Order: sequence, then structure tokens, then C-alpha cells
Amino acid sequence: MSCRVKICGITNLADALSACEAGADALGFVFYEKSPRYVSPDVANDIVAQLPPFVVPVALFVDAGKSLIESVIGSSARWMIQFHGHETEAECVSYQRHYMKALRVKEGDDIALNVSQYPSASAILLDAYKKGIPGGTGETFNWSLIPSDLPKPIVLAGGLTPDNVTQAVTQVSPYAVDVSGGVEQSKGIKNNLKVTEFITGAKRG
Ligand SMILES: O=C(O)c1ccccc1NCC(=O)[C@H](O)[C@H](O)COP(=O)(O)O
Repeated sequence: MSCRVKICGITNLADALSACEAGADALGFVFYEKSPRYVSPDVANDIVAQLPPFVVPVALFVDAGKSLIESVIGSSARWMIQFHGHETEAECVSYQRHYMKALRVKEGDDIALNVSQYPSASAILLDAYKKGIPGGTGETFNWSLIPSDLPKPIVLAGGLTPDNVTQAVTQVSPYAVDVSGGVEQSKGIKNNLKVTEFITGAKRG
């Protein structure tokens, strides 16, 4: 089975449809106001309403309140949730949607133990840890820290680009890869050529 691809940080319809055309399996929308990739719930839901079938929209939150999360996911049954902060298992499961929990990896972490804290997650996203920045850092982490026998589908993220994604897929064999900065032409705006090269590279690995 070839590796799935999630293109994260979508802020406009043109980038969303181009990514779908290029073969993206999932699109990420960042509902974290401090991010340069922030998109409002209204704009995101308008985009989601125009997505082709079989593409999963993923709503990304960082320690968000219940009212924001419910206002986004309440507009479409298609939303999956990505919790990218310090959310507990009980909080994640309370929305009764498929969700991914992002874990930010640094040397010395017990990844297997951290994954075991989220038995209800549909997948675990592993991203690079950088103090004070919750995500979208553009930095890789040491992929050899990832145990090969984790009990959940793994979404590999952090500093992936068209140049390193095939190597990442070959080394880690993740269920999916996730990219944001590595396929941008400027913050929040995707480069279609990079998106196409990234997806081709991920599916080749
Ligand atoms: O993109 C952001 O600005 C962001 C802000 C806060 C939390 C998460 C954020 N992005 C998450 C992602 O885009 C990806 O899941 C992942 O972090 C990979 O990003 P990148 O290293 O830029 O490819």
C-alpha cells in the first residue's frame, strides 16, 4: 500500500483543489490564531464544501476551547480532528470524531509510552519538538527514535520536503506523511509544483 499524504496549512480554495488534483489524501486546516497559516472556520468550511469525495479534511487545533472545535466540526461530518497541543485522551475522545493526536518528539522521549496514552486515536502524528512553537516548524527530528512496532498508524511530519520525503518513507514506513512549510511558496500559500513533487516522492518511497 502506498503512503498517504496530508497537505497541511491550506488557507484558500485554489491550493486545496490543486492539492486534490495532485493526489492528496487529506488536507489540514490550522485553527490556531497565532499561526501564519490560520484560516477562519467560515473560510475553511466553504472550502470543505467544495472538496471532491475521498479527500479527508483535517481540523487542526492547539489547546482550543470546546466552542471553537464544535463550531468547526459541526459544519461538516467530513471533518477529522488533529489535536496538536496538550489535549488529554478524555478531551480528544469527547468530540466523537476520528482524531489524530500530534506528539512532538525530542531525544529521550518514550514514544511507545506516549502513544499508549491515546488508545482511541485513529492515528498518531509524530512532529519535531521545538520549544515554544507548537508545530509547523519546518524542522525534522531523529526518525531512528521511532519504534517499528507502534500499535497505531503513524503520520510522519516535521521538516519534510520533496527532497527528503522518499528517504523518510523508505526509512520509517509510516501510514502517511504530513507537510506544510516544505511545499509552500510563502507562509500559508502552497507551491503547486512542490506539492506535486512531494506527493510523487511520498508514493514512490
Ligand atoms: O503550521 C502551523 O503554523 C502550525 C501551528 C501550530 C500547530 C501546528 C501547525 N502546523 C502543523 C503542521 O503543519 C504539520 O502537522 C507539521 O507540523 C509539519 O509542519 P512542517 O514542518 O512545516 O512541514
